[in-house]
Amino acid sequence: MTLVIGLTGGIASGKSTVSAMFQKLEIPVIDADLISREVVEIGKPAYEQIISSFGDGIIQRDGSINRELLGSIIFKDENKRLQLNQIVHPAVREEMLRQKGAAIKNKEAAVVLDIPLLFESKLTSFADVILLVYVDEAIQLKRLMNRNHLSKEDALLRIKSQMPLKEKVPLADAVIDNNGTISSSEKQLKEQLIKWNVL
Ligand SMILES: Nc1ncnc2c1ncn2[C@@H]1O[C@H](COP(=O)(O)OP(=O)(O)OP(=O)(O)O)[C@@H](O)[C@H]1O
Repeated sequence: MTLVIGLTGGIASGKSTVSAMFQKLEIPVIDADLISREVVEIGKPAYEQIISSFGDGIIQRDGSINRELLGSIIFKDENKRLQLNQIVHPAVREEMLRQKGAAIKNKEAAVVLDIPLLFESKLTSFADVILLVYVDEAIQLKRLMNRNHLSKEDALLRIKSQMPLKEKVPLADAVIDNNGTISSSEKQLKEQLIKWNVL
């Protein structure tokens, strides 16, 4: 039986860091962010649909969709955001399920669904268990400011626009406390995977 692990966190909580640990353990990771970029590439079904809805203005010189422009359009317009989600989300879901099916067919011990906004996107039913990467807000703020070279105000705005990590803790099956060192988080991950009979 392949254990399907939903991996989530909040902005700069350390999800990518933990995702890399899974890859090091040779556990396949399905990356929702990566897939959401791939499904809008030239020639993919979502590509044409987005241009029909948003117009030629979002096409760049090389023919690809200007994701930054799209981002700023939907940031200001809730209807447009819903419209884009209606195109992109089903395509992402379909591809994630395809890759998940391939991992199960391959008899992998586990497969990771790396989904930043797992709870918000209501995709929890795709996973057997949910693993949350948690940090306290003060550390989250410090790491986000350092990583993205943001002022305290800008970093706080981004953190506050998401569901607080504290509220995600009771919704998860297991939590990695990433307030400490990377090796402490790696140790916690391995212990959890042993409990789940994956290692
Ligand atoms: N335990 C740790 N100790 C010190 N720095 C860490 C630790 N874990 C992660 N970091 C650093 O904190 C920043 C955020 O981590 P990471 O990019 O893994 O978060 P994320 O949850 O994937 O973020 P996002 O979803 O915003 O991309 C990175 O610069 C990373 O190197």
